[in-house]
Amino acid sequence: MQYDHILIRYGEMALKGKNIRSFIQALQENLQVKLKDFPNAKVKRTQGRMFVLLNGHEPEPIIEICKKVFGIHSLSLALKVENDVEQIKEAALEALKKADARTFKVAAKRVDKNFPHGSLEMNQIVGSHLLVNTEGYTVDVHEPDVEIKVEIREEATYITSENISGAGGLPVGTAGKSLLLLSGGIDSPVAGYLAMKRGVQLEAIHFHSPPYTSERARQKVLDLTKKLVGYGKSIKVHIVPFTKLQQEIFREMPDSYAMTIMRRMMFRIAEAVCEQENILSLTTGENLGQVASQTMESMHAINEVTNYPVIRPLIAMDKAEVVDISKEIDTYEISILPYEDCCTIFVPKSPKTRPRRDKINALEARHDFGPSIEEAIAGIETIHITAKSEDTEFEDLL
Ligand SMILES: Nc1ncnc2c1ncn2[C@@H]1O[C@H](COP(=O)(O)OP(=O)(O)OP(=O)(O)O)[C@@H](O)[C@H]1O
Repeated sequence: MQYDHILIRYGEMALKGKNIRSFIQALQENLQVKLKDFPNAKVKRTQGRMFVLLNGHEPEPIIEICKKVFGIHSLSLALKVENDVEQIKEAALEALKKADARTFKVAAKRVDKNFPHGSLEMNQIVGSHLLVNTEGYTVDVHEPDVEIKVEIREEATYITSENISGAGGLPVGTAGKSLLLLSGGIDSPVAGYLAMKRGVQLEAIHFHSPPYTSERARQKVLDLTKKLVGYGKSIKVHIVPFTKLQQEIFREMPDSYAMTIMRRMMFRIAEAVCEQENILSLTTGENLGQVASQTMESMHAINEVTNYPVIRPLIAMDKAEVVDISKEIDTYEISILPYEDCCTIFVPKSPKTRPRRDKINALEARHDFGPSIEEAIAGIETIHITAKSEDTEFEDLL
């Protein structure tokens, strides 16, 4: 008897009241799309459960994919049998033999009230069958090596042993769209990942300043996006040619305010992209107090130029926590590659840590940045990153 199903549990979603149907539908669709390289694998739903039918595929690579799909709380390989006591006993024995365990516990759950034996009775029936037909195993109801779960549902009975943790969160796409301001650094990819975890579908925008920033810096951002795509759907990346506007800011504005004004320009351009793409919010990797440009005053000054909600998932995190997540999602090694970013090459000597809105508005009124903003927007290049987009071999580039 081979494991032929993966049982999917979707914890938090059960709490979502009226939205539950659309959330489940989104999870099913996201999962099916992720499994497109496994043509026989089918995602099916029954009342309260979702399954991947393996139909002959090896389970391991499919489990690895399921572990990255938001909205899944946990998953298990399952044996499916009819609601028949003999079949259930045999399948449970098979599951126990496949597990690496010495002690076990049976946890039966009767959902189908037409089934003649209750949950407690089934624990005893199956438990004694396992003890009689094996050697060296004992029952431990408190801390067993393995818990053999027997779920008796209306359509069939599912037997599982190992419980594998899922990525949690909510299915991508159920919380609308946001435009991620994606630099090549450590923080913004983590911010994007956390937004996706709350069900947000992302597009990304990157400000690029050739020739001061290289082709490699740009490719780095595309490679970071590809890592994020692993957790959701394909992502459109909008690359903004930022050189001219940036030079103009540093030429026309006092050095100490240039950084804040540059950030305001980024928000203005990002908002224009949101309007074009029908996106309702921005997401950034900003974090209170990490660097001079991220004080409360600075955020107040930058935020003035947009009415769009700005999602800042990292706002209260320590750097170490952000680094841990970036390692977990495999963006860290790409982020630390030493390619220059547009913000790091035009670093003012003494940026204002407490910029004031009135002062900035007066400064910006002195020069018409309009034409350069329009030119930057007109020059945007949009690249579609999918799971199949090519990675860069960094060894070759270094
Ligand atoms: N070149 C860029 N293109 C797009 N967004 C950017 C760019 N530079 C900065 N940002 C956005 O502004 C945020 C703050 O940038 P800053 O350089 O101050 O912080 P950071 O903590 O170093 O962030 P990161 O690690 O993401 O670069 C970034 O997290 C990102 O969302």
